[in-house]
Amino acid sequence: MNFNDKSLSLNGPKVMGILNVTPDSFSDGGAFTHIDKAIAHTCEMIEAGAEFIDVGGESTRPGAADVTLQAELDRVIPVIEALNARFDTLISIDTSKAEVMKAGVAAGAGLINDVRALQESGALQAAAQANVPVCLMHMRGQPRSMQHAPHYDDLMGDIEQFLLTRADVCVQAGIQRENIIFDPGFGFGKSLQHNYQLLAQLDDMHRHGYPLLVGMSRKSMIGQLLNRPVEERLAGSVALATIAALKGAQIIRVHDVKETVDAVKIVSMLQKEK
Ligand SMILES: Cn1c(SCC(=O)Nc2ccccc2)nc2c(=O)[nH]c(N)nc21
Repeated sequence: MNFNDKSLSLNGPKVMGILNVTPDSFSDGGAFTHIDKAIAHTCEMIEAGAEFIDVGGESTRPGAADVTLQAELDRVIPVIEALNARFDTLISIDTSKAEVMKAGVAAGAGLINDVRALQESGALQAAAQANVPVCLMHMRGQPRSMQHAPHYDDLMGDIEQFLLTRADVCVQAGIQRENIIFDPGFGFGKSLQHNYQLLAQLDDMHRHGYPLLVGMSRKSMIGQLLNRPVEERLAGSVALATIAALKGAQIIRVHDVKETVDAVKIVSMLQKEK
């Protein structure tokens, strides 16, 4: 798998650090610009062992408002340029907009992370032209409405069918099959029970031959179960990352890089001893 000339083997679980550049994530209005903060936070995550940095400018929290193209470009592109100039670590651009994918890859992003699996207008063509790996994620509905009583007749079947169909559409659009990564989309149109059924059966998703990326860090599947606010979900997040690594997920998307890297190293050691 080639990430914009930085090749990386997905042989063991890798940690993807989350870099939120949505305005509310820099709302303290302090002395430093949001770019300085982004660079400092990224430096911290890389030193802690992150092998990917996911840069996103659109909050996809349930009920979040849409962000305009220009607003998203203005937030993420300068950050990607600054990170690309300073670090060798793979940058993923977390976006659903074709223009942001193009500009993000031109600015140095080596992976496209699209929670809408390239369904927005022009996204397939943009990803094909960019010729970098792309993560296709399953979402039921749209962030505004996806958590209103989601229902599945066959949770895993629906998710796998969706991803397999998107993968075929991608290949028809000229995307190389070996550049496709699957992600079941924890928390995107799933109830608490759905999220744990999905985690329980995560191993089954390997049968299609695509690397798996998962993101459960600090999500409501922790908060609803443990009754913890977002800032008290570290133990839950590390537990879920450990389980995902044990189940063979190749990329784990997290906020708390240092703690997750330690947990993943323990899983790697265990799996070596099998
Ligand atoms: C961009 N993005 C997101 S944002 C949602 C989020 O972190 N919510 C959240 C964060 C913190 C607390 C509560 C909720 N989740 C995924 C994922 O699971 N997979 C992939 N590939 N990309 C993703």
